[in-house]
Amino acid sequence: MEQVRAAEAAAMARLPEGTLMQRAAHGLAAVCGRLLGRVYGSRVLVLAGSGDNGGDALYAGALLARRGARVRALLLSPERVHAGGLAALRAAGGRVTDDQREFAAADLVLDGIVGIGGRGGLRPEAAGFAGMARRGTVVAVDVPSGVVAGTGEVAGAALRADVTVCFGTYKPGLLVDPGASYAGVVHLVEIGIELPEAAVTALQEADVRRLLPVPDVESDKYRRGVVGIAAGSAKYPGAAVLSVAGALRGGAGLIRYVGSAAAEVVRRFPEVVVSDAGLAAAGRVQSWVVGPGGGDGVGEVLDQALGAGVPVLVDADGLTELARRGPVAGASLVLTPHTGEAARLLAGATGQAPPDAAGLAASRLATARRLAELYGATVLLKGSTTVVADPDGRCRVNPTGTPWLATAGSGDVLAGLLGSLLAAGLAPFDAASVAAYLHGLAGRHAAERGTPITAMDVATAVNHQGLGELRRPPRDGS
Ligand SMILES: NC(=O)C1=CN([C@@H]2O[C@H](COP(=O)(O)OP(=O)(O)OC[C@H]3O[C@@H](n4cnc5c(N)ncnc54)[C@H](OP(=O)(O)O)[C@@H]3O)[C@@H](O)[C@H]2O)[C@@H](O)CC1
Ligand SMILES: Nc1ncnc2c1ncn2[C@@H]1O[C@H](COP(=O)(O)OP(=O)(O)O)[C@@H](O)[C@H]1O
Ligand SMILES: [K+]
Repeated sequence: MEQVRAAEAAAMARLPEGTLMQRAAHGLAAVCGRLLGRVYGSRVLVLAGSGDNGGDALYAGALLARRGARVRALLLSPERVHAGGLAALRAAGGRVTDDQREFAAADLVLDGIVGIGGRGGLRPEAAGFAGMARRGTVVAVDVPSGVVAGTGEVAGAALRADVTVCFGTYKPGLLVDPGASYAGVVHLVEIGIELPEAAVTALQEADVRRLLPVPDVESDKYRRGVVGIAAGSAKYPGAAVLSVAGALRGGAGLIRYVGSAAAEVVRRFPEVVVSDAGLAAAGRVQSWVVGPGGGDGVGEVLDQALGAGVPVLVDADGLTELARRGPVAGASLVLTPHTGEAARLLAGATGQAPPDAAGLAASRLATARRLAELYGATVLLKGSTTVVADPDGRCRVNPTGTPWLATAGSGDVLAGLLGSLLAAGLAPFDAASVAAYLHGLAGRHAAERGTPITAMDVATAVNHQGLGELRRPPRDGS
């Protein structure tokens, strides 16, 4: 959020005073007008905190009052309210109220309690609104009050919004759970600030198009990438089949499978080269995927993969083994933990007791970054919002996905897909973010009818027509 403040300060220095706030308020009022349909005669409540976030809300309230809305403002700290905003509201016919029943009576509530300047959990005078019954639409100004704009963490209570209108840039807290689940539909209002590349970004379709490998006339199966999959065990042969299914859809030219589920794999996918003589005898690969359904024998396999001199993706049982070893030097590593595995990895690296997995889920960016730093690895943290952190400090939030992906084996598909992109030569950070993007889209496609999906449905959907389009360069070459 420091970057947002710096960009706002730079823009403010160029522009007449109050310009940015006026742009924000006009954009906000326009969205509210569309949500209300008929502004004239509607009841609007402005919840105004003591900072500029409250100022935005009051100016927008004034604009709605000028269009005939009955606007009331509830001031959280009346003695420190944004004076210009309140004067504008009053001049437009709005009034101050201290009647909290307005909250439930309003057609639309503007949450201008606190924006990017929020510190700690909502204070008691504000927290009460979080649990209050409502009838109308709640519109968060810039960020739902109580959500930490920079991280998506929620310390205590937060106001749940139906719509969030944010200014200048999407704040990470609107994209990363748990914050994202408070934001509702997010609208961006451009206010004319120029931001440097953000510390947290999300891949757009055009980025995925640019990154996805497409074979050309020079290609052969080896140049397209050979991925080695060491997965599955007597207890979990299916994990081998599912990782291979994911890898086949990722675009590698050849897949080598090592492990005890070779017969199952070939029965399902005759194109796979299999070996049960161990990883060292498998032949050359450009990446290894180690761990899905790996069972007890995975430790030795992991050590061999780490010494193979190619990028190694470690998942599932492989992560449990890695946590036992702690950070290892020398290999290019991608780790794909869910929060339970992340807890074990943190414990393995710090020598402390594993932290509570729920707490890690509530601070996803911080968790992924910390693991990336501790292990010197690219970390893809799975769950309701997938985040990818690189040891160089970059972070991406995955914009696709669906809760239907929370089905047994879908993580195995992701591991194979990601391994395939690594073998094709994508840098670990790109491979992980593109894999999460495709996996999330495939999950959405498979779940289009709103009925449960299987992990194999997800693998199959990676190649559906719409996703195939991502591999066709656009005509304009962009
Ligand atoms: N800068 C610009 O050009 C533009 C900025 N814009 C807008 O300004 C917003 C940022 O405004 P800001 O910096 O004034 O901070 P803001 O979010 O209102 O919060 C500070 C106030 O909240 C209070 N407070 C803090 N924590 C709290 C808590 N837990 N629970 C309750 N209260 C809490 C804190 O009180 P204090 O700690 O001082 O007692 C202080 O008074 C930004 O999000 C966007 O909407 C747009 O207009 C575009 C142009
Ligand atoms: N609530 C959720 N919303 C969206 N995606 C989810 C949710 N829960 C899990 N996922 C996704 O489902 C997949 C599950 O992977 P994983 O936990 O490894 O399961 P498994 O080991 O059974 O394959 C991951 O891609 C994860 O990001
Ligand atoms: K707010």
